[in-house]
Amino acid sequence: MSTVSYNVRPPGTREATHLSRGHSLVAARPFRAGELIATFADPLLALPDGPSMRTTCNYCLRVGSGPMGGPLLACAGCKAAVYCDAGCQRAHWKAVHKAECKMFARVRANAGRDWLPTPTRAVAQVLLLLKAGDKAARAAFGEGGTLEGNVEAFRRDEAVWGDYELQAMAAVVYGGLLESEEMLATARAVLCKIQTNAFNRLDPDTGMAGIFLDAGLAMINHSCVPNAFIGFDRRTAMLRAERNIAEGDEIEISYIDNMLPKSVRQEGLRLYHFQCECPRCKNDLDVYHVCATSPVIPLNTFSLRPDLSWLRDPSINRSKASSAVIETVYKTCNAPSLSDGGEAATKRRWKVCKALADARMWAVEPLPATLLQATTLCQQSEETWVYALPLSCFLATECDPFKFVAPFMPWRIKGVMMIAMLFSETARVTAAGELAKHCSHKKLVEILEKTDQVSVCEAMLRLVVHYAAIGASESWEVAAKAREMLDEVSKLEGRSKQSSVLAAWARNPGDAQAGALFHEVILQPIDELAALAVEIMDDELWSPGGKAVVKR
Ligand SMILES: C[S@@+](CC[C@H](N)C(=O)[O-])C[C@H]1O[C@@H](n2cnc3c(N)ncnc32)[C@H](O)[C@@H]1O
Repeated sequence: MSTVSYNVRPPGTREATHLSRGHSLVAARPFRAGELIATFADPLLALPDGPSMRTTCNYCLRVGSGPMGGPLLACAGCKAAVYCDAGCQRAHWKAVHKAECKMFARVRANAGRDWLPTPTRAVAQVLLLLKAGDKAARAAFGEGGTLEGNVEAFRRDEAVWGDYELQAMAAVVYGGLLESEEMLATARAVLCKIQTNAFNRLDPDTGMAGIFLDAGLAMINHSCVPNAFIGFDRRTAMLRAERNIAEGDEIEISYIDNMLPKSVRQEGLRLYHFQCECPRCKNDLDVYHVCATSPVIPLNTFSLRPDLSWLRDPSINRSKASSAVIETVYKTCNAPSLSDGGEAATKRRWKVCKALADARMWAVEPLPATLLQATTLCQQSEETWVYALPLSCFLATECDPFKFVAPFMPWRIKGVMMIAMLFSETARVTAAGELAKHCSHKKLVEILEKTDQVSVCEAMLRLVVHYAAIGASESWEVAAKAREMLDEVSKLEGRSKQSSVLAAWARNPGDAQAGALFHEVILQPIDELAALAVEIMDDELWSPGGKAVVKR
C-alpha cells in the first residue's frame, strides 16, 4: 500500500483505507444501477498499443482517418505519432509528445521500426515527464507518489522480473536518459505502477488495445462480482454503477474477465498480488449462481428475456459439468492451436464444448465465445450468413443475459445490435423474394417468412438506443449506427402504424397490451430462431456435407 493519500477522487465518493486492500473508493451517496459515477477525461497515460500508433490517433485514440477523411496527420518531427486533426496533435504535444518526440529517431535507428511496445513507451513517457518536472506525473509516480506499485512483490516474481528489467532498460535507453542504477530503479518502479494501475483499454468495436491510467480510477479495488464497470470513449473513461450502490459501499470493478473459471481468473490477478476474497472466488460460483441472486434481474422486464423466473432458475444440469470439467474445457479451447478464430479451430472448440452443451450451460465460457466466433465466420460467407441470425438470437437469449445481467451492459447491447443488423439484411432479401436463394434451411426460411422482420429489427434498434444511453456514451458507434438505422426504418413506406406501436412499447414496456404484442411479434420469432442454433452448429455448418464457411 502506498502511504500518500489521494487527492484525485471523484465527487460523490470518498476514500477509505483497509488494512488488507490499501486505499479504496467508497460511495458518499447512493448510485442507481446504470448511473454514471464519474468521468475521467484527463488521464496520466492514454496510449494505443505499439503497432497501432500508426493507425490510431495518439491523443484521442480514435481509430481511422484524418482531416476530411484523408490519412491521419503524422507528427512532422518524429513521423511516428499520428493524429486525427491539428487539435489532437497540439493537445498531445502539450500533454506528452513534446517530451517523447525525439525518442522515435532513436527507436528507428536502433530497432529499425517507428513504434515501441506499449509498456516501454508508457514507461519512457513517464520518465520524460518526471524529468520535465510534470506535477501530475510526480504526484503519482515520483518518490512516495500516490500509486501502489507492489514493487517488492514483483521483484520476488521470477517469471516476470527479468522481462520488467529489460523493458525498463529499453525505456531508459530509448528515452535518451542517463543509464544510472538510480534511473533504472525508477524505471522499474514506474513499470510496476503502470502494471498495477493501468487499464487495458480494449476497444470492443475495433479490437484495438492500449493502456489508460488515471490516478482517480487507480483507487478502485477489484471484485469478480463488481458493482461498477468502466467504459471508454476515446480519451475518456466512464465509471458506471452496474447495480444499485448504497452510500458507504465500496466501489469495485473487475480488473479481468470475471466470467472465466476461477483458476484462470486467479492467474489473471496474479500480477496484482492479492488473494481475491469475493463471493465468486470464495464459493467458486458460476455465471448462473451469480445471475440467480443478482439484484438487477428485474431490469430485464424490458429485454429479450422478460421472464425473470427463468433468469433465477434456468434449466441447467450442474451434475453434468463440474467446475473441474468447465476448467478443462476452457483450457483445451484456449490452447494456442484452437485460438485463431478460424473455421477448423471453431469446429474443434464446439466439439470440446459438448460437455457444457450437454449440461445446458450455454452461458459458461468458452461456449459463448465459441458461438460468437462461429457467428462471425457465418457472417463472412455467402453460403452461411443467414445462419448468423439464429446463432446471434441464441447468444442474446441463452448466453448474454446470464453473463451480463443488467441489460445496459455494452456487450449485451452489442448482441442485440447484431440481431438488428442481420434482420435488416434478411428483411431486404425477403422483400426481394430472394430469401430461398440465400438459405436452404427450410425451417429457418419458414420462420423468417412468417415474421414481420422489419418490426423485429426496429424493436431491437429501440432496445439498443434505450440501453446505450444508460450503459455507454452518446457517441458510441453502436448507438450512432442504431439511431441512423432507426431513422431509415421510420422512412420506409407503410410502417407508421407498426412504428407508433413499437414507440409506445418502448416508452411503456410495462403496459400489458404492449407486452403481449412484443411477445408475439418480437420475442416469439427470436425464440424460434434461437431454438435452431444448436442443430445448425451440429448438423448444418461443419458436418460432412454441411455448408463450408468460406469467405465472401
Ligand atoms: C489499482 S490499485 C487499487 C488501489 C490500491 N488499493 C491502493 O492502495 O492504491 C490495485 C492494487 O490494489 C490492491 N487490491 C485491489 N483489489 C483488491 C482486493 N479485492 N483485495 C485486496 N487487495 C486489492 C492490490 O494491491 C492491487 O495490486
